[in-house]
Amino acid sequence: MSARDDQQLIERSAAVARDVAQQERERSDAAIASVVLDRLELGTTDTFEVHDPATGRVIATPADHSIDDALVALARADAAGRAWARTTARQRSDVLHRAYGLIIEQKDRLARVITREMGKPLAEAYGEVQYAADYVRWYAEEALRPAGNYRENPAGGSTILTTRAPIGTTLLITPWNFPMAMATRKIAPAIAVGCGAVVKPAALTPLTTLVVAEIFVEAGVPAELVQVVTTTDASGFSKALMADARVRKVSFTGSTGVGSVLLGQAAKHVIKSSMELGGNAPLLVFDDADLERAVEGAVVAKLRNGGQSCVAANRILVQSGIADAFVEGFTERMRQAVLGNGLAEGVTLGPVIDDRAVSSFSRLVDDAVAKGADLRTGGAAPEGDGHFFEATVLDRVPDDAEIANTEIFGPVAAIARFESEHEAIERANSTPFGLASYVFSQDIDRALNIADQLDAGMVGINQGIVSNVAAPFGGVKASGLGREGSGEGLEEYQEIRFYNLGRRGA
Ligand SMILES: NC(=O)c1ccc[n+]([C@@H]2O[C@H](COP(=O)([O-])OP(=O)(O)OC[C@H]3O[C@@H](n4cnc5c(N)ncnc54)[C@H](O)[C@@H]3O)[C@@H](O)[C@H]2O)c1
Ligand SMILES: O=CCCC(=O)O
Repeated sequence: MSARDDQQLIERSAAVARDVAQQERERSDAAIASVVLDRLELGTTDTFEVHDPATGRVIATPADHSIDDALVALARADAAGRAWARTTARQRSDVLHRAYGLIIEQKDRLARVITREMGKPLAEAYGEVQYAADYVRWYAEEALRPAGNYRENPAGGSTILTTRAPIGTTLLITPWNFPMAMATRKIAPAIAVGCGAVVKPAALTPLTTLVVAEIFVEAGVPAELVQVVTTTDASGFSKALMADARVRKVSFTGSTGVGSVLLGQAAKHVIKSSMELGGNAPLLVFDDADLERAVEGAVVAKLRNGGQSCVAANRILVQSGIADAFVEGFTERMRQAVLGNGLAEGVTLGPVIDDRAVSSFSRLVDDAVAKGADLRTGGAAPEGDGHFFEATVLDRVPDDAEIANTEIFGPVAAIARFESEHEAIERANSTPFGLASYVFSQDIDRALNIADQLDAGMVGINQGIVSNVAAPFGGVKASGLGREGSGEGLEEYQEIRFYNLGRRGA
């Protein structure tokens, strides 16, 4: 081929790429335009801005509901919930099955709304849609499982029957990082057992929840059962609703600081509380780990969702015998991350949520390097629109670096080295948090023995993902209370009741 042919080829592929990007922008604009921005329809005129983190531009202005609006929403959900509690398990299950089908039908729309408001690459947004839909399908199935139990009084004379009743009206507060999965992980079990819900999404990412609520109604959920309140007054909202005795359950996912405030508010009316809070996950790589598996697992545990995940590997602790090889392989893989707008083809690392996050990564990296850490790759925030930070690897991070004691919540990996199992466990547990941990070793006895000693609700063994609909997601210590997903996640929305049947002659 001549140089001229080469040039034509380059120009043609650039034109194709521009066309694809243009089509993608149009498709995602249409998805955003399809969102109903005020599902309460109370005539609220105040609005707030939602931004695309990849461009910084405003993409929608949903209703900024007042406390009075939220109280109307609560009254509606409470009344609708009482009627819904009398439906049969089969009816509730069927509705959830229909919702699952509709979510899958509308996955293109949902994925684009997620990418535009939260930033994750489109392929990951599709992954979240499926993950979120799986909770809906799981609870459609779980709704039908026997809820009761039977036992004999050991002293004779009576039989005890237990049942599980819907707990009543629920308050569901979600974060911005998984705007769809965190919503369905709460809404689906509430619907499955027969509860009404007031849902408050994060003001950074309210749009996905509005679409999810629309789909539930389309599937046959009564319009007033799930009320989505979009508001910038998160603290006024929780203060008012948590003080209302109609709320019988709060399920919160977010930071430990806000979770503690809500627990304090829950005390007044003794509201049952599920708290899915912050993490500081250690990822332990032992000398006998399969190197390739450990590197791949660590990359997933670090870069899934751009590191903006409560279960992200926060401290990567590597035994000295494998450390150099691990750091080499891991750094190489982190360098392969393609940073850019999540809508663009080939991008594997999207923007982070806002400028505050970018500043916090820069500060953490500078502090670690000043204290002696070795910056292996990344470390910078590219100039331009949007909020981006490079995939970054810091090796030999000292224990007194701020990054070693902070939930990073971004694409920055902090590696430190250890010598013995005892040291690894001590360091892994030296945090107030206890959400996820990861262990890499080919000796399964060793991996399990170490996992037993970790202060964590979830341990990934030889893999970098712990989340699964069948798993009871949740943490210990400052990482929270209660579990989501799985059968345990359903019970969080139920109250146990028993009937003690007196039996003559028994
Ligand atoms: N354990 C989990 O399952 C899990 C999952 C995702 C995120 N998280 C944690 O969430 C944090 C990041 O999310 P975030 O920044 O959205 O957290 P956040 O606590 O700031 O916000 C979470 C939600 O709480 C609301 N909120 C904020 N202040 C409030 C107040 N005073 N009263 C009531 N509600 C209030 C927000 O509007 C949002 O809806 C991280 O710490 C992360 O680890 C935990
Ligand atoms: O950010 C925390 C939740 C992510 C997950 O469910 O895997």
